[in-house]
Amino acid sequence: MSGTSARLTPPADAVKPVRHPDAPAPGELLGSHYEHCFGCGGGQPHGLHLQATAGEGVNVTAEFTVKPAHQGAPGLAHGGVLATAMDEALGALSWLLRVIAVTGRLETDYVLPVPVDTVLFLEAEVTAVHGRKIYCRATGRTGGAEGPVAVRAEALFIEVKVEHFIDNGRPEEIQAAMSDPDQIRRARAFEVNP
Ligand SMILES: CCCCCCCCCC(=O)SCCNC(=O)CCNC(=O)[C@H](O)C(C)(C)COP(=O)(O)OP(=O)(O)OC[C@H]1O[C@@H](n2cnc3c(N)ncnc32)[C@H](O)[C@@H]1OP(=O)(O)O
Repeated sequence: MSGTSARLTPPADAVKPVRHPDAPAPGELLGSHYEHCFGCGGGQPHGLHLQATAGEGVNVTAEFTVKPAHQGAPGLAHGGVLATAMDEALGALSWLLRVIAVTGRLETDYVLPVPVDTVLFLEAEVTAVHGRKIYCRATGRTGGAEGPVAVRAEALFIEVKVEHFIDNGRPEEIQAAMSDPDQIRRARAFEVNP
């Protein structure tokens, strides 16, 4: 049983997404956008450590292994953690559009329970773009990339400027990030898109 809210339905004049000419090549590992990101950073011991790979279109694949720290019910993944995995995979689509975007809306269908130690095979794609609004969807499958769908999500990401983070983030982390040349390089990479 699933349904999509009207706010996740692209308007009639939305356009097809365009893979940026400087997007990472298909098969390229995208890497973490921020060391302390709960979704993809290596600096979060209980984080998801999601590693996404660029697809051939405006899509990515990723794998997420459910760890004991990710439980909700005994031996099963917490639904919020699974939503985080979907959010992170969807967020990684920004690399292919080369824009900075944040989640505005995320709807998740939980189709099957996901036990600890499961490897969730994630696939996310942009379906349409309308101005700053990026419409996208993702699936998480068990048992392999062609396995049964355990989680499904649709989302609307909104393009923002880097000031979104500078103006709203806690000063300690912002200052640390701004003094990290790698972090600046990653942020600049997204500023080329007019
Ligand atoms: C390589 C990088 C990888 C990054 C991976 C990150 C993965 C994780 C991603 C996240 O989890 S990001 C963190 C969670 N999200 C947030 O914290 C965002 C908090 N919300 C905001 O900061 C603002 O609400 C937001 C920037 C999303 C929008 O505010 P704005 O003032 O910039 O835009 P505005 O409100 O004018 O809305 C612009 C358009 O988007 C629409 N919109 C905004 N929020 C919406 C919403 N929630 N649902 C539906 N539509 C929405 C809005 O209706 C409007 O449509 P129209 O242009 O057609 O008028």
